[in-house]
Amino acid sequence: MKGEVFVVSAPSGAGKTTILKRVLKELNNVAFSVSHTTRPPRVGEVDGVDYHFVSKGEFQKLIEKGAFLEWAKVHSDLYGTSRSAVENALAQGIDVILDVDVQGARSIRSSYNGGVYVFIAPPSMEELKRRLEGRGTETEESLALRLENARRELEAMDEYDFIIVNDELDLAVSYMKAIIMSNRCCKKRVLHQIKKFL
Ligand SMILES: Nc1nc2c(ncn2[C@@H]2O[C@H](COP(=O)(O)OP(=O)(O)O)[C@@H](O)[C@H]2O)c(=O)[nH]1
Ligand SMILES: Nc1ncnc2c1ncn2[C@@H]1O[C@H](COP(=O)(O)OP(=O)(O)O)[C@@H](O)[C@H]1O
Repeated sequence: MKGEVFVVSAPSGAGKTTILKRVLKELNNVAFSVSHTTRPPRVGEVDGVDYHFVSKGEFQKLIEKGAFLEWAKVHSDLYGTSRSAVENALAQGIDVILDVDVQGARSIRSSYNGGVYVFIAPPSMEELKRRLEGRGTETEESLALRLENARRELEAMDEYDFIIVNDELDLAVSYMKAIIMSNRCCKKRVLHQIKKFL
């Protein structure tokens, strides 16, 4: 059975990375698509694990080679999804999680036939601000830009199949796992397998 693509978006600080790290640890046969970015690494981030950290020049070369399934400017940096990494995982029957912004989700929706689209929302704007400040990764300027962009991202929520409100973390993790697990027995995905022995 071919793997499925799970496209996950959220405003910065909603808890997407925290949820996805837990899901990847707790579920089998699911991989994270490690994006390329021109953003500098944060303390604790590992090259090749959290992102492939590249220069603007290297990113531009990858665009020219057609290496990206999609890419976009988000906040003030460039981010792109590697086409080959996603295709290889899917061909091996592994589900792939794409952590992309709303522009990335739109590009994938328009070019890829399929995919499950999940939006992670914060319980409130006040809590989003608290989480971003608490994470301690942003300057005053980058915090303001992320909060401004958060409003626009929240307006795109309707475009997604599922919305998880990340209030209680354990519950949000369970919902994300349930979405992936239930898709594995989705009729459209397994019917052709059953038909083989009918
Ligand atoms: N379009 C697109 N967006 C991405 C990609 N990788 C990450 N992003 C998005 O870029 C935004 C910024 O991510 P990041 O710098 O890790 O900051 P954070 O959201 O504050 O943790 C988030 O909305 C991510 O979903 C990608 O490959 N393509
Ligand atoms: N349900 C939650 N309740 C309280 N704090 C949370 C919750 N989920 C995540 N956080 C915290 O909020 C901050 C932002 O989470 P993070 O996963 O980095 O967000 P994102 O990847 O969406 O930008 C982190 O400090 C994280 O520990």
